[in-house]
Amino acid sequence: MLEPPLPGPGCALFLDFDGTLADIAAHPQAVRVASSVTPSLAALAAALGGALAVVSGRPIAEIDHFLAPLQLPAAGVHGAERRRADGAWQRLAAPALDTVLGSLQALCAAHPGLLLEEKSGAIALHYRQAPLLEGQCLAAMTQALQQLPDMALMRGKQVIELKPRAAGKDAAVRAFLAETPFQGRQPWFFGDDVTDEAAFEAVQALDGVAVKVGEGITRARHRVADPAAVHRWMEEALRKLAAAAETAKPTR
Ligand SMILES: O=P(O)(O)OC[C@H]1O[C@H](O[C@H]2O[C@H](CO)[C@@H](O)[C@H](O)[C@H]2O)[C@H](O)[C@@H](O)[C@@H]1O
Repeated sequence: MLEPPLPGPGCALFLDFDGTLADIAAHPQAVRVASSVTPSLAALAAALGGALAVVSGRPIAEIDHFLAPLQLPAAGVHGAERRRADGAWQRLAAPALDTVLGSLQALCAAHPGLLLEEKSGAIALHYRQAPLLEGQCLAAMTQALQQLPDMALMRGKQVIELKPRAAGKDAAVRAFLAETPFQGRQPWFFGDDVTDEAAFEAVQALDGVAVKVGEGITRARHRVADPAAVHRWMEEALRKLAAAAETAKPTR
């Protein structure tokens, strides 16, 4: 699989968060973002005319927390919520999850290694600290799904999630691409997880560039090793975009 090329000024850049911008950590709140990342993102966004968005399974509020003080266009909860480049928000109606929360909370109370993450309209059951309970978690979430017909089950990195069926990172990318300043640009998507595969397919169908971060089977045609390699690519992309801007300046 190929190393990704560097982008031109006509690129629209979409970046996943966990496992792409930040290394996977033991706990969702234990994530650390390298100090160079936020300034690089801000500079890249400026060089691309604002056409840079974070597309994550996390709520946008958490992305803002980790990248503070930067607030980028973003899609959160796998696309169930979206903050456009003009600052306007779009949210899918949040399904009521009360009917299933009790049994999932009881499962986590019985097994302290499990972690239930309640998002607006979605739930993630983490078993990173109790990998032997994967089967039990899958059974519990499959049972919960039967009571939530508008939800879909999604596997991630040592997590099983229930998210609105209508939400997807592919749909979020297409929605950004219909708007200024993303419209008319070539889409690029970097992601590390199976939850990013639909977005990989979406950008490649539009003659864009999909980059898988890390190991694993993927439909993406490009790959980098880890978030540190993504950070290095961002720095090189910035240098190339700055040189292109310099060349494009009118001579006196
Ligand atoms: O779409 P992403 O930005 O990649 O978010 C996917 C999920 O990431 C988080 O969970 C994962 O990362 C945690 C921190 O590294 C890790 O502890 C966990 O095992 C991973 O599954 C987040 O907690 C989820 O809400 C996101 O959906």
